[in-house]
Amino acid sequence: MAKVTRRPLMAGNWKMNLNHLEANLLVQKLAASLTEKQLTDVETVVLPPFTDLRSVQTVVEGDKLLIGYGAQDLSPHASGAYTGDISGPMLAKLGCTYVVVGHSERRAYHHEDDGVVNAKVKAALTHGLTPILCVGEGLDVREDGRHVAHCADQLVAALSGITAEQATKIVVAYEPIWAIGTGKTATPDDAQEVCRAVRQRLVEIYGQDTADQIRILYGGSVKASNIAAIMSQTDVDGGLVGGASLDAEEFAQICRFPEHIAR
Ligand SMILES: O=C(CO)COP(=O)(O)O
Repeated sequence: MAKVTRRPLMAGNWKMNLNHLEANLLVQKLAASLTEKQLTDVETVVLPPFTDLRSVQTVVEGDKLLIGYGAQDLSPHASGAYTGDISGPMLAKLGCTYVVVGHSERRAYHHEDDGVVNAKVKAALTHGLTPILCVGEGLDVREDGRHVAHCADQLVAALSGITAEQATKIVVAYEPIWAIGTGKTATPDDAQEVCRAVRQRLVEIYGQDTADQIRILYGGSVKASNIAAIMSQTDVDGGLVGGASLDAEEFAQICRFPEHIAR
């Protein structure tokens, strides 16, 4: 079957790296490394730490850069006595388009369970942000051959109470935990297997039309050298890039992946 056209999305998750001065430099370098056509063909997004967002907003708006940005987490609450947390309205006010929800590092280090992830997806949508909803299995689950069911269960739990119309505004990211920061990339077939299963589950919940509109990213040791093969898979619509997004030239090369796909 022909690949349904969805605009590819490359999102750089900086994690806890780069201060606001370094952030400005990287965003400017990235924008300078890509042409207007490249930035139109492939949506290019950075996800810096909270403390960088105001600076990134200023440089993106000031220089009219065709680069999107967002945050790595948000509170499920809109405001209140939640020391240290950042709300959806605060991120929306800073011009954020995206927010990562349910990253495996937050599930592991901050004990975020499926209920919290679901509440955060709802909070993002309520405040006009596009959640990048992360699912993914650990090594033990993969070795048991339960990775597809595991990711499908995480997906279903995170989407509880979400309508089809809301679902079209979500991005899903498949990030196998064993491939994150390890240099061990899933093979293109591994990525396709789970991304296809995610799409299939979206079809079951929302129907084909809605599922066809939802972008599914792969994340886990994505580099310029492996992105083209991953992106040639039918159900992979982009990448959620960690380490490699901290280097402007490497990330720009990842965003130029269409030039490396054999025609
Ligand atoms: O967790 C990731 C992106 O969210 C992937 O990180 P790496 O690309 O560094 O493996």
